[in-house]
Amino acid sequence: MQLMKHKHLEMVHELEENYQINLKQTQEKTIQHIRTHYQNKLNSLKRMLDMYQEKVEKKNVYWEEKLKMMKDLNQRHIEEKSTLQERIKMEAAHWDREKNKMLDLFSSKLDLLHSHQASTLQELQVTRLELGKVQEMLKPPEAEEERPLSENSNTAQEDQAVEDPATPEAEKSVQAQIGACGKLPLVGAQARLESLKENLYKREREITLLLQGDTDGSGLEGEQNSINATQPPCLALLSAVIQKAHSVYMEVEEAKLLIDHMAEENILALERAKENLEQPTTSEQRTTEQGEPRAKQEELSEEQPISPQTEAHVTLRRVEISQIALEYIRRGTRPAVSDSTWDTGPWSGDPESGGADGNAERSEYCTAERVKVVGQQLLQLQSELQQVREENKRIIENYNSERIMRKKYYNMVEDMKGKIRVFCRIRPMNRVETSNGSKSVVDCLDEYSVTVETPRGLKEFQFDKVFGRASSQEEVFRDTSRLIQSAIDGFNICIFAYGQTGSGKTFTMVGDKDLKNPGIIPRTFRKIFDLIQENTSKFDFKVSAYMLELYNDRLLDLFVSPAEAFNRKIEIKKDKKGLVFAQGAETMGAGTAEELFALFEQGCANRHIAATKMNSESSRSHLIIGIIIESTNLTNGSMSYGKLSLVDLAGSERAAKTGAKDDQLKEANSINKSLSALGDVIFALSSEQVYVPYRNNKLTQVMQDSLGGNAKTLMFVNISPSDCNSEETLTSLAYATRVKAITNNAQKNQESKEIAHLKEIITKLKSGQFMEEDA
Ligand SMILES: Nc1ncnc2c1ncn2[C@@H]1O[C@H](COP(=O)(O)OP(=O)(O)OP(=O)(O)O)[C@@H](O)[C@H]1O
Repeated sequence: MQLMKHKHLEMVHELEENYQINLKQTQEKTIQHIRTHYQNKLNSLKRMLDMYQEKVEKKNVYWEEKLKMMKDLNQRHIEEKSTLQERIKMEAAHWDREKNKMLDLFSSKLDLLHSHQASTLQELQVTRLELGKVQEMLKPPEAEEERPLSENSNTAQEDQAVEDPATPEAEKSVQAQIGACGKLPLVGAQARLESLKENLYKREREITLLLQGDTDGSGLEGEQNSINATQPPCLALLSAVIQKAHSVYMEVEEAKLLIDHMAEENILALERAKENLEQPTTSEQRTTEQGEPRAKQEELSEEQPISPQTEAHVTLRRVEISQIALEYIRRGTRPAVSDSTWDTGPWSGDPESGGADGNAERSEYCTAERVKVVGQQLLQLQSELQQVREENKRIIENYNSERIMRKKYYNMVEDMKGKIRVFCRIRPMNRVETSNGSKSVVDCLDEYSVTVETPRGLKEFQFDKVFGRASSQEEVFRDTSRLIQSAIDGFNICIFAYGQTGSGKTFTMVGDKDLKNPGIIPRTFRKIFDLIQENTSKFDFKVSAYMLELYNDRLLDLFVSPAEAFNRKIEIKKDKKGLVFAQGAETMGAGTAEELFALFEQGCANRHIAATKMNSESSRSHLIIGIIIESTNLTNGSMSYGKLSLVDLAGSERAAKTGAKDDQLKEANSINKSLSALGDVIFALSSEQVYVPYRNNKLTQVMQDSLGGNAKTLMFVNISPSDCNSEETLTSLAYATRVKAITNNAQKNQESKEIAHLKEIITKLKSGQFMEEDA
């Protein structure tokens, strides 16, 4: 038994040992197995990690290369932009100089031309009248010849009575001469001609004297004075007119071309006239050769003083005189011809037609012809002057349209540079101003310039657009709505109105009280949702808004009740991109324009408004509306965020003028303090100072991304046209001019789906989190 027990114990012991060994072996095997398993798992994880690492590195290299490429491209663009800017600057300066030069030249030319034209037209009218009378007098020979002498003389008397009722002496002398000379019509006509000539000369002399007086100091004096006092006044008048025509010829390119062309044509006419003159001589010779007695010819020529040859002479003479006059006009000095050239008649030295000893009748005819030629030339000059005047008008019109185009392109370049756009709006005179008898001192020169009359003269300001008092809300919005598309595209936009109290800021931004004329804010709501509607097939949009007022240095949420707003703390913060947001403010979503408008109306009901002396519904706070438009591209998943800030600033005001007291005085002080801080920021930015005092006031903090930041900004400067506000108007315009010099750097707030995903992977890997491999 004992042995058995011992044996069993041994067996148990052995079994225990075997079990221990087996357990140890199994354990080791299990451990080995687990170790191998985990080692494998670890290896596979490591491989995966390496693969990810490699992938990320590859992507990094790719993006780095892409970044480098973009940077190079950007650098190239920056360089190109700066060269372009330099060129544009130089061209703008050049154009500016040219413009000023052209303006000076045009205004002096216009002055000169106007004074020349006025006096010349007067002279021409007088001379034409006189010439008409003389021509009338010279007509009768053929017609009157047929009539009985008595009737002829009666009619002559009647004519004289009608033509020159103001000269009874002249008429009497004509009557006397008619009586003395019997009933010969030629002698009667001669006497009438004499008396008319006297009158004509008398008037011409007056005009010449007038002209000489007119041209005093105009540079023509010397030439005028050199006109021989004994010269017939008609010639003196002609010389003066030609002198004026010369100045037009020299100054107006088109007139020069015209007169040169006329001179060329005149040379051809001269040749033709000379040829014509030769032909009748030959035919006359032929007639003489055929036996026509010379005495008979002279007899005939007495009865018919204007033979074809005489006519040819007259034409030749007329063309010659035109030639001299045109040469005179072109040179500006008398051509090298003797005075007798002007004085000699078509018969001088021409034995065929009477010669130097021709009778008085021919000499009268010669004078009359000369007067006719002068008259024709004067008429021609008159029409040329008219042409020049029209040409000048056209040039001025062209110049004006070119000036407007230049401003437009300049604005476009400034816009491309990122400059803040400034629109100026002039409101109409209000009832109080009209009843006070105030006068308007503000005027809109063109769509880019506004002028203000000041005691020191007219001051001109240039803006990206100027809206006159008749501009409608629709017109104003038309030029603004382009920016709303940018907000949808993911840019930050700010539209704000600045101006004196009562100048029309709220009218521009919000509209009138019953919203019959809605302003920019309600129109913007509609436009946002119209644009969203147009793009729903490509994008998914989310619109939300906040609405604040800055009242007595406190930011209040207008989407909550005034009591709750008073207890809320709203702080202005900036995100990584420098985008401003209001921490603690209620942000409400809106799915339609109507919903957004309802939110706006709810906010407006909580605003601080009061009646002042200057405005029955004056805003006592700055209104800030932020609309955030989030869009997701349905094709590539990229996302963009656009923020549209609409700001209706409270008006700058003088306590004395607005009649502010107690609480209103406190409000006014707070408004003025914030606007003054805004002025400091604008000054620092426009003069490119390193430190910009944004933190000095809540208003400047709110507007930090709109002034010198990442936003496309549009400022409305609202002004009153009345003289009683001219000081404030000038201040506002100077303020706005400074804003125009500020450059923003607007960038799209967009991220592609891929970049967002990669960023997420890198962050997770860095923190040691395990990632499933991409499918
Ligand atoms: N362009 C305009 N056409 C017609 N009426 C206008 C125009 N601009 C302003 N008004 C009228 O002038 C008055 C003052 O305008 P508004 O209240 O817009 O001035 P404001 O600059 O906002 O003043 P405040 O700074 O005191 O709030 C209002 O009755 C408004 O309807």
